[in-house]
Amino acid sequence: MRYAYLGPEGTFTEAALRALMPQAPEADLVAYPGVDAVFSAIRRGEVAGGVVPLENSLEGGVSATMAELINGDPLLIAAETALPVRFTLFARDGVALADVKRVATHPHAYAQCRGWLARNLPDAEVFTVSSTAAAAQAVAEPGAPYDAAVCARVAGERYRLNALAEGIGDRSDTATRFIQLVRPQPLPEPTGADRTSLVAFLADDHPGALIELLQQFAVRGVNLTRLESRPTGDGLGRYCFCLDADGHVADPAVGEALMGLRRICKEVRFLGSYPRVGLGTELSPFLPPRGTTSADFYEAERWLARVRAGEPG
Ligand SMILES: O=C(O)C(=O)C[C@]1(C(=O)O)C=C[C@@H](O)C=C1
Repeated sequence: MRYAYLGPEGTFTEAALRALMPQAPEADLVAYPGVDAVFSAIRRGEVAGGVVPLENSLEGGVSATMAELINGDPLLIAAETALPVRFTLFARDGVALADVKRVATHPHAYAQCRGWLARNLPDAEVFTVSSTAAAAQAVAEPGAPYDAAVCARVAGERYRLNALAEGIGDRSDTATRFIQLVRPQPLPEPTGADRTSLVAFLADDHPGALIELLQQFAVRGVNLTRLESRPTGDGLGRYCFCLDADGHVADPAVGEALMGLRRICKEVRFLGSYPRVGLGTELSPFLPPRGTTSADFYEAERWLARVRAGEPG
């Protein structure tokens, strides 16, 4: 089984794929030049699945991934992982920090190192490329158009570059969340610690429309871990809402919340229920509100069936 990732070799996404599938043989990991290319390879059936970055703790959602999830032919999220991301400035042998005038990196990496670059290379121009490893690969080429790359240590080493400065992120604690995508297929079984992702499109614009959407989760005791509004592409002021909720769609509370959304939204795109990975920065745990455990939902369903059958409740 082959798996696609945002390449070339040495990206953070490759590290995420290895973390998600430690048993996968080397030859089965296939690098693609962009997030959209990974999505297409999965849709075309060239690979069994693939890994792309979803969001960064500093820079937020990865637009290319969000756009494909929202608008492209549907794929399912089958797993997630989160990795710390640390950046190093690499150059060819013989290039010193003072020589660096043109820096290449990925836009998300640039966003995480902007302050360091402004302080230490105020006159350098920054060029964004398809990944941090693509930047390292480009710097290593003879006659390269760039003097240095901001990338992972493994990428600099892979392309035999020289480290000029380590830990150049503006924060030392940033993390990126990655998702493993597959073609539509039966969902992973609930594990008891799952996450459900979806995109909701409002039916119309009226006061409280977003509150009504959120209430579907709140009244059923379903905890939301992410809410991101993204433009639908249909013009200014048109948004859809990307939500992550604790729980599996097979859990009654999550299932009922999704049915509620389906009733009030123009469209709900289900993106998957998959084992949840602790991101390490969760807010303090809470007790489920009264009447919102799965047992409470099943008990109420049995009670309603008795009432409907004319039996004493
Ligand atoms: O360029 C890479 O190495 C990637 O894996 C992509 C990516 C991203 O899209 O955010 C992943 C993690 C870092 O935040 C920087 C870049």
